[in-house]
Amino acid sequence: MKSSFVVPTDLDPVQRHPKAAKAGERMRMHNPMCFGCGEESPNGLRLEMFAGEEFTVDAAMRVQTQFEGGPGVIHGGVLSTAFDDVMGMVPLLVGPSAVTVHLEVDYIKPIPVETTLQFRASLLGRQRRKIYTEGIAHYGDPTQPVAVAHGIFVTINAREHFADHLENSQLSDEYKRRLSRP
Ligand SMILES: CCCCCCCC(=O)SCCNC(=O)CCNC(=O)[C@H](O)C(C)(C)COP(=O)(O)OP(=O)(O)OC[C@H]1O[C@@H](n2cnc3c(N)ncnc32)[C@H](O)[C@@H]1OP(=O)(O)O
Repeated sequence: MKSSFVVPTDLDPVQRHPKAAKAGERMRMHNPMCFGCGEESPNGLRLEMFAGEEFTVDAAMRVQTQFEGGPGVIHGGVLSTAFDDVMGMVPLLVGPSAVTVHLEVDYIKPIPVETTLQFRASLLGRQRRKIYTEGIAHYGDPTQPVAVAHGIFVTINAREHFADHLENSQLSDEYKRRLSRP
């Protein structure tokens, strides 16, 4: 497997955030309308995320027939979407929300529809606002990954970052009010 992803060597120390989900606990959705994990997203993936030991996040995804790309196998974009969202939960174990600035995926084996993919995302390190992560997907044997992803997420002040876009969201008015409170 080839990857150009480079994690800096001068990383900052990290600690689990005191309010982060404990190992084994389900993590809260960052947005109910999120295409990846939102419970209210009408056609979303509805991934359920679980905090793991140390700085890891686990999720499973049934590869539905509607996720087909090549005949009988998953669409690469659906897979990268799932990786983005699972890896995007890792920053919440150490601090505030973060958004993707870089995402790359190594597709190793075709992934048949009607299988269940298991994802594990891990923290590789933090440098200032940048959170370096890795994601691994398999469907049965964790030692035989079928895809591996790497991503950089940058921490944000969510209220400020989304302020100009909230009006376009399908979130309920109550939720929007909560997000726009100073
Ligand atoms: C809320 C939780 C959601 C989680 C799950 C879903 C994840 C998503 O899909 S998010 C949606 C897709 N992503 C986005 O829309 C983000 C769009 N980008 C932005 O808004 C801006 O680039 C933003 C706010 C992230 C950063 O901008 P800004 O605050 O000006 O910071 P900036 O100084 O440019 O970058 C911060 C650091 O990141 C680095 N950086 C920025 N972009 C990249 C990149 N593409 N690759 C590598 N490093 C980068 C910068 O070099 C800088 O590093 P350093 O500390 O070494 O100087």
